[in-house]
Amino acid sequence: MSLYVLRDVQQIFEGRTVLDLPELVLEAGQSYALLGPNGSGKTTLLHILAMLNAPAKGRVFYKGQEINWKANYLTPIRRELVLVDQHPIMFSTTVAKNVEYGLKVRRINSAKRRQTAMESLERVGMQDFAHRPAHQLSGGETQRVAIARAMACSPQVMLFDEPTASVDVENQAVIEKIIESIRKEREITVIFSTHKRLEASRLAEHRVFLFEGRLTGPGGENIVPGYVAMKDGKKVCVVREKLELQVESNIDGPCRIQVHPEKIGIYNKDQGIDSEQVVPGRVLQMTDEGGQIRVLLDIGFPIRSLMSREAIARSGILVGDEVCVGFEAGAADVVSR
Ligand SMILES: Nc1ncnc2c1ncn2[C@@H]1O[C@H](COP(=O)(O)OP(=O)(O)OP(=O)(O)O)[C@@H](O)[C@H]1O
Repeated sequence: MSLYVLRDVQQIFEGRTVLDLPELVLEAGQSYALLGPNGSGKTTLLHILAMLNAPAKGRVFYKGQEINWKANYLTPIRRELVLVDQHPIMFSTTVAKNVEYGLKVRRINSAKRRQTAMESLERVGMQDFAHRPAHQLSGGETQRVAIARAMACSPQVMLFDEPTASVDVENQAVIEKIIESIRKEREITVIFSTHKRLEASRLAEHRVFLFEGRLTGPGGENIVPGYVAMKDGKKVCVVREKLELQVESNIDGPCRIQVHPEKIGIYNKDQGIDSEQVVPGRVLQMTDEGGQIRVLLDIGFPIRSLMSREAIARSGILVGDEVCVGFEAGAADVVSR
């Protein structure tokens, strides 16, 4: 059973869709990096995964149970999840009391609280700061104490919002080591957002790429440079002066788009074609992928189509043929600037 399953989840702020995830599945005991530029929806997604905000639309399943977003129902689940904010807020008391806070809420007795808090502080190398006022800590130290505070609650899932974004280089390395050690325990699922691809590869088994609230590939198939502009009241992306594909995007100007192979059809010149746009091309290669044929095409630049074996057989197309290449509506998504 998967830890999280999100289906058709959308978050909408002030009428704007900032997150749009047809499906996202996250497994227990794994580590995930959420990657994407500013405003791509990483924090919004973390807040849903931490059960702090309900999505505007869609369904969220946690350990196979659908979340109904009522406070009473959420309380026990929220105790399994902790989110460490990018700018954690400390109470104006000692470091140790801050770390004990979550345990106090859970009505753990004071001796046990103190012991757990000290153990957690030791794990982040902040035990010598236990009796200092939390407000005197630097940004990096605050982040470490916030991690200790989260760990003290023995969560099953730890979520971090840009854990190393606002800290100095030294603390950055320390925090990465702490996350690494949490990850190695394997019982805890770690999900963190970051801008840093290297950090993501160092710390996470899986990477989830977001752009404008949508999931995108890491550098997947058919990613080509283009230029987004308005045309006849619609947003189109012009690709190498050969293609003009309609896109849904908030950005204008240069970008990279992904053209989905299953939305590219190839036809011989006598076939009727029902596509948004058709360009001439030539078949360079065909590879059988268990019932589906991946076709490498030259349309002035290389692009790959994925078609059923039946459709290829029907068209009678062979390698080397001059063909018509059709792009269905929704064939392209902007994936980065
Ligand atoms: N409460 C809110 N009200 C209105 N808009 C919001 C709200 N929270 C987030 N947004 C918008 O939603 C979009 C996604 O924001 P989010 O903070 O999730 O992105 P992010 O990837 O975490 O960015 P960053 O890397 O800058 O933290 C942004 O355009 C942001 O302005």
